[in-house]
Amino acid sequence: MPDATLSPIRRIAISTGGGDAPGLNAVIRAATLAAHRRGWEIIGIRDGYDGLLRPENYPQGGTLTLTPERVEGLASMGGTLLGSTNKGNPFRFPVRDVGGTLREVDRSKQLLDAFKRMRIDALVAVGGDGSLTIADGLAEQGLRVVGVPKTIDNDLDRTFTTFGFDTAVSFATDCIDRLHATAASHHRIIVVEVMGRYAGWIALHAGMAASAHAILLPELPFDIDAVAETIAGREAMGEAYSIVVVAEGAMPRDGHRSLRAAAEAGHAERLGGIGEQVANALAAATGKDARCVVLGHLLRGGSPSAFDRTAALRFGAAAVRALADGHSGVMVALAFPDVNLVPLADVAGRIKCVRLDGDTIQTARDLGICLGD
Ligand SMILES: Nc1ncnc2c1ncn2[C@@H]1O[C@H](COP(=O)(O)OP(=O)(O)O)[C@@H](O)[C@H]1O
Ligand SMILES: O=P(O)(O)OC[C@H]1O[C@](O)(COP(=O)(O)O)[C@@H](O)[C@@H]1O
Ligand SMILES: [Mg+2]
Repeated sequence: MPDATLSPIRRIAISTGGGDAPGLNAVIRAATLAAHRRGWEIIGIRDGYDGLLRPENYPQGGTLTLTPERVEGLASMGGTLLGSTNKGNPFRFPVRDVGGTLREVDRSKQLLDAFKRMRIDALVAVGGDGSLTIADGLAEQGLRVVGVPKTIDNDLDRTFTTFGFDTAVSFATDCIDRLHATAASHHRIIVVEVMGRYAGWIALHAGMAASAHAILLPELPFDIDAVAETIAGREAMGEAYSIVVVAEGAMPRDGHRSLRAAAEAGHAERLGGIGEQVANALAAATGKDARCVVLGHLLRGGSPSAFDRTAALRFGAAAVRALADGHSGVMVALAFPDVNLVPLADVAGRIKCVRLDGDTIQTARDLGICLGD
């Protein structure tokens, strides 16, 4: 419920946190223009909240005044004008003690003090599950906050989708389309590893759109023999090549996620390497030549698709409207055909995984795609 007793807003801040996603700049543009229309000032915080929590790193200032001129032409640009971080959760801020060990301290109070000092009346927090959990915590401590969902992984709950996902899937689809020709020419297996830490939406959608022969998801631990059988079956039909799409968080039935770096104070575990493992295992099982292509951070780059731009612009403007209407502790969400508001508490700490009984999975099966089970 909006709070009618709140003091009027004069100045708001916007921050972008977590991994960057195409569309972040469009959110910044729309929020800036919508704030200016209401006569509000808007400042951007650099690198999540680092601009306020690590001022020593910003001799030029940890914030940026946003004006209509400053956000001109921003909607089509990838990345984020403000910078981002996935290493500085203010509730679990990494600090190195004298012995050199990293530990986590709660610096949320310092952040709220900085907001007060800068006369910031409200915050638009743009980010994924981690950033929105932080935003929920700040709202609980009394800050007026509206969250904006971003993720290329599409793993946020309570919104039909987020911006970033469509651009990532379109790019992955284009790459896999291209790999068919070279795989067919050399009668090879090509394994394509895509991002998708705990949710396999990118692998599933791009794999289906680009007619992959097998798709391996974090949600469905795989049996490598089932994939090898699919490849052998294709071979028997005269199809001497196969394309396998693997989400970075996929794991064998009897194994575990492939870690590049374990989690430590201040940041989450880093995944990667499963594509190479799958390629090696399939080469051994089938006797065929296999190659692995890792799309990785390429999926985050580039200009946002028209869908992502529109979603991001709608989210940025809706976040400012929500603040103007007295809302706080909510996230803007896509509920076709509208943008609506959902409690941040319903989103915080939750992940939207691929539903194994959902129609997209069933469609993949009906198309004859092997899901590794
Ligand atoms: N605004 C921020 N400032 C500092 N650190 C942040 C911020 N937002 C997120 N983080 C850190 O990054 C992690 C990942 O954030 P998240 O928003 O889930 O992005 P992603 O899903 O792209 O990794 C969080 O768990 C948190 O530790
Ligand atoms: O930039 P980093 O730290 O390597 O992050 C990589 C991670 O980002 C992700 O793409 C998540 O990003 P999103 O929050 O935008 O979905 C994961 O799939 C991947 O593990
Ligand atoms: Mg996340």
